[in-house]
Amino acid sequence: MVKRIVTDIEGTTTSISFVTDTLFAHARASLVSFVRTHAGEARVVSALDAARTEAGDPSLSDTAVLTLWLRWIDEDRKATSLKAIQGMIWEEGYHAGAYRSHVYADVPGALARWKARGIGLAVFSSGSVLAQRLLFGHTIEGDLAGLFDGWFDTTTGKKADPASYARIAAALEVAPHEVLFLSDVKAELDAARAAGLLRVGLARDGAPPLVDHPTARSFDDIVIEGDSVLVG
Ligand SMILES: CSCCC(=O)C(=O)COP(=O)(O)O
Ligand SMILES: [Mg+2]
Repeated sequence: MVKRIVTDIEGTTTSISFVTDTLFAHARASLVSFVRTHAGEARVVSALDAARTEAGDPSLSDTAVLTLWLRWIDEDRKATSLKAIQGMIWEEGYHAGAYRSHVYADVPGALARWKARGIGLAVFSSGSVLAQRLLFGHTIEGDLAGLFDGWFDTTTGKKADPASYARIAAALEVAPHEVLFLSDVKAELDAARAAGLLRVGLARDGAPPLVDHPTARSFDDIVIEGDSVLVG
């Protein structure tokens, strides 16, 4: 029986182009001025320190960390410290009304239907929990954040590590085989399967089907009947 659905964001609920061309571009353009403006704040100091730890070099200056973060943005590195500072920058963007987040048209209806059936919904994204809440709170389809009961980012673990999915199932208080994970990335689906989760791959915008995993083009293609999950 499917009791929880955990969804990825980029490429699954939301287009890769929105994340790359709008969110990452805003973070890149605003990174230096944001960190200089908010330099004394504990959350910024903490992100800078976390970057030094991730880089394995505690002697890095703030300027060197900024250079590193800019490189990591260009490499699409899913570093927890970068994701933390990006979330803070996007908070300003959303609150200023600079953009609303993209979600595919099938997403709000499917989430609402699953929730109405008593299935708990959660997010697992490389984006920070703050960034996740902002994204679903400011979509082109309205505020969807209230549909979710759980939010997981890379502080839970890496998305390609099966242990992350075991931790998420435990946090959601269900067995791994009662969780359906949705993602556009094979390595994430492989890890979820290794941890015993059900999984469906999403091939959005004409992407090819995921190798080794049932693949849907839209949330509307996902049929949940008791213990089985089919792709229609
Ligand atoms: C939470 S919105 C930004 C998502 C993000 O920063 C990212 O790197 C996308 O990762 P995902 O795990 O959602 O594919
Ligand atoms: Mg993704």
